[in-house]
Amino acid sequence: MSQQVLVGTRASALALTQTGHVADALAAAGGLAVETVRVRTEGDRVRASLATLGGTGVFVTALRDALLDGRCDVAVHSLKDLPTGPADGLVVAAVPPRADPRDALCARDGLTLATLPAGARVGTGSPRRAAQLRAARPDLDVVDIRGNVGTRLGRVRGLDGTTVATGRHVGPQAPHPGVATDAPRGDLDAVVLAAAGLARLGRLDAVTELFEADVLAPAPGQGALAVEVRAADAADDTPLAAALRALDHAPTRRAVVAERAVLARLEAGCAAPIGAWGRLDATGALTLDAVVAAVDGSRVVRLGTHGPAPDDAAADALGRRLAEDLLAAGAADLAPLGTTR
Ligand SMILES: NCc1[nH]cc(CCC(=O)O)c1CC(=O)O
Repeated sequence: MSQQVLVGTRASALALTQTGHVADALAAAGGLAVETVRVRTEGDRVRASLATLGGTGVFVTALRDALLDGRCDVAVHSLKDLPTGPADGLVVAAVPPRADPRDALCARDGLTLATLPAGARVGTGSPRRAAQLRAARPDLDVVDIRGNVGTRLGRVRGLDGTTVATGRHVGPQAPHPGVATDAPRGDLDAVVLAAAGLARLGRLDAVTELFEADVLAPAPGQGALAVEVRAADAADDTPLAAALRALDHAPTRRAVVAERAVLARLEAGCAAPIGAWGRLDATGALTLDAVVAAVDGSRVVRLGTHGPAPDDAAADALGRRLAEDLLAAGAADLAPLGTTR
């Protein structure tokens, strides 16, 4: 008889696709009867801006509770939403191969960061994105927005399904499932979203520019998933434990360990204006770029490092050293570090 496995997920379209991929991969490993169960999180319930929600873990706590009390056996998180601290009784048993970690501009009329007109309204709920956008283009009007990917895209004029000239709807206007219908539509010139989320939802068509880390460094862990289970289940000699080991991708894990070490050493969470991007080359060397920015964009500290990272501990040490260098360069004067746990 195959082992029964309940995979918990948030109910957003993005979470459902991400969980679907993991559930399929676990099922393909064999010996598992995989089912998904939906869990509502504080991040879905509360409409306040991400900046005011502040603390880490708004998207994560409910899934962890569901794991701990047995409503599910596996939780799939966006790694960038996962607090850096360990969770009692739980382990990240697999980090699957990463998607594109970059942020993407989704603008009307094919506009890019360089060609957006002065004063253009650009939506993001992320202090990290807002800070780097303002640093690159101080004239932009950065607008704080919330909502899932479909809702955010719908706020961009020309991407909202209305014609620019008349504002009249073209074609049937049934929004994608889960898109809030009360949000304003077409009131922005652009939004910034993770390329990985857009790719998973089949909306890369909306992307007008992909940002390299020297312009808009991604969030630590962006584009990667974390597959979390009860610690005992990862250690077991079971079909589930074997499937999780097969799903884990060591180069991705090592890169995100380094990125998250920067965040941990700076005592910051996923709502802090901090970016980090690590990648491993074929020789096992890790290149790591990081940024700390003042949210108003007035000051930015960018630093990079490169070194051997034969294992996760070495990657963690590399990330912590880069964080020390950021602190030495004045990072603590820019951002409210040590307050966003
Ligand atoms: N904070 C929400 C969130 N968490 C993960 C992603 C995208 C997917 C990923 O980074 O893996 C998003 C949406 C976004 O930032 O555009």
